[in-house]
Amino acid sequence: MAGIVVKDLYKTYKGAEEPTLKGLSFSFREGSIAGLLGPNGAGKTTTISIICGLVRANDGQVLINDMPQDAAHRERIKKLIGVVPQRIALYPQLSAVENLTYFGNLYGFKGKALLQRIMELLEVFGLEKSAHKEIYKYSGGMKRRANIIAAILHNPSLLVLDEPTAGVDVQSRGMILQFLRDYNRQGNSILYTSHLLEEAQSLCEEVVIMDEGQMIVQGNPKELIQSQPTCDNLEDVFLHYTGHALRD
Ligand SMILES: Nc1ncnc2c1ncn2[C@@H]1O[C@H](COP(=O)(O)OP(=O)(O)OP(=O)(O)O)[C@@H](O)[C@H]1O
Repeated sequence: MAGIVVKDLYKTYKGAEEPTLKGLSFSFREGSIAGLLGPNGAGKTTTISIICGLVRANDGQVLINDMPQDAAHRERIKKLIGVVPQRIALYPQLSAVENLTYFGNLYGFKGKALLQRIMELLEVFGLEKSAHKEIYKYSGGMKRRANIIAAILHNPSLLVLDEPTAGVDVQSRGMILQFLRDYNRQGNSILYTSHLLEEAQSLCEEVVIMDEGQMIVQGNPKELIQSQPTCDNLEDVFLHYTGHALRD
């Protein structure tokens, strides 16, 4: 199946007593906006880190557009994925243009064409006036928008984002969500994690709710809500499946 297929993933971090992933399986079809949801510690970041090839699973398999993550497919998969990590991965002392030039070079882009792409994307994200300002002078929302640009310079057909809207102001959040919708409309797939269930309900065509390293339920948000007579929204569905116990 084109898209992302996660099969029976197991992961125990070195020194950890408990496994983080315990036979996790799910799939997202190509071209969708998909949400990976779950309480704190459910294993969302671990899962997307494995999907992006940043963390190695102990067992199980991930297929990206039918390709396994082996040496023969590594380069092709790297070109088609863009990763936006939770933490800002930019050099604070460098300007946005300097940072983005550095990341563009890593993908083999250079010169005028790269600068043009950088300036276009800075404009899309409302950062053109701060193009030459050092990142440490940016607000939290500006840093997050610049962080997304770093992940899409190579125009990936699968964009994976770890909580891209956490802790940003309403304006930045609106812009990021609009960008994700537009990027998806251009034919690209999006996988994102979030704790904001109202946001996920309105953005995602498919969601996976996971807990304690396993998939609990997967489906279209509307259909999941309709399938539970006591649920009015995705938050109700989330609580129905994951319970009210605190995760400390
Ligand atoms: N590098 C690591 N070394 C050891 N344990 C880790 C590491 N990364 C994550 N864990 C553990 O794995 C579990 C799942 O963490 P993970 O960050 O994947 O969950 P999450 O669903 O993304 O949580 P959150 O919503 O809080 O971001 C946690 O118990 C965490 O402490």
